Amino acid sequence: MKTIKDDTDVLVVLILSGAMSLGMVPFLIIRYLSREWLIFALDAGAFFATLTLFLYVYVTRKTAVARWLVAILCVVVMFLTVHIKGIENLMWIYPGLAALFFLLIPNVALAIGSVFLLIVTIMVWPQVTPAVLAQFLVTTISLLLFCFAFSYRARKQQQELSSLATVDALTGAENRRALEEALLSVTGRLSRYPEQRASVLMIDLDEFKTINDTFGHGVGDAVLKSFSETIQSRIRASDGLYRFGGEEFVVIAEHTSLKEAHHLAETLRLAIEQSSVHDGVNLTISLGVAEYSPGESSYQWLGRADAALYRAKQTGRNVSCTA
Ligand SMILES: Nc1nc2c(ncn2[C@@H]2O[C@H](COP(=O)(O)OP(=O)(O)OP(=O)(O)O)[C@@H](O)[C@H]2O)c(=O)[nH]1
Repeated sequence: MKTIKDDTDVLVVLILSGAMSLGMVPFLIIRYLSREWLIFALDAGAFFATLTLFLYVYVTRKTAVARWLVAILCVVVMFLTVHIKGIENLMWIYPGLAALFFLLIPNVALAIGSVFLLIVTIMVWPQVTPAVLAQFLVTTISLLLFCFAFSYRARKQQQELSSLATVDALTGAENRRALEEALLSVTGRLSRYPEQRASVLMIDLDEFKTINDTFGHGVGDAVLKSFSETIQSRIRASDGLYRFGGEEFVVIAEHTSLKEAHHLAETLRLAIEQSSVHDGVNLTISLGVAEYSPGESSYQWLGRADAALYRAKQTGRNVSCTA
């Protein structure tokens, strides 16, 4: 499933690579007319590289590698601009440094920007007066720090928003939206690599209505929270626990066959049976387990686990059944 961040990443790379290649055109013409062949060749190389990146991202919408390549191009173009065209072109460094923070994570952008600044400072040191050098350093270092603070805050906010959108506030398990995304991603991968396996466990708390009715909703909520903590402490970090709705949960166990998933289901069932969540509450769960069958949709996969769960309930609860 596409996120707002994915869209923004694509837009940033398209704008930067597009602006860089378009911005090269007048310089290419000037270098050609003035027959400065070395600089013309360098500009032409940068033009084709940025244009290729632009077209690649436009067609594939993939940015993981392209962001790094555009960042590297930015650094190379900034360096060559100052090195070949002289220190009167120092101001090109400012947009280049800012662009790094749109392309890379804040710490990496700060590290690369700082190393680059150090190299440029050593390079221009003998050619400028101490006053100009001091101005250059104060303004570029301020720019780096402001960009770092801004992009660090934006990244934190984006992580918090993403957690709010995908985590169930009561239990800390991931929510239905995250489950749908995860199922799409797993079934997509399994259809590309049919030799890989994955299973889902559909879990339902037994007689939960009775717990609510007897002890009140506050205790019911505490039971849900404690259930989620127990399950999360028993599954692998790569397995996800998702709240499907109410007192129904799903575990996606990747690289797990039906037999292994059934073993996991029994481990979870016993862990919950033995846990003490509240005085007088003897919590048990029923589980339905299904391994992914090549070709089926995530909806069909979950449907088979749900049918197995239904059988577990019919069998008398506190049981796990396989599809
Ligand atoms: N406290 C609390 N209760 C919830 C929450 N979400 C759903 N429930 C309750 O969960 C109960 C589910 O009841 P049922 O669907 O009858 O299932 P059950 O009592 O567990 O019975 P079986 O599934 O057949 O074992 C309902 O009473 C819901 O109100 C929640 O977030 N907090």
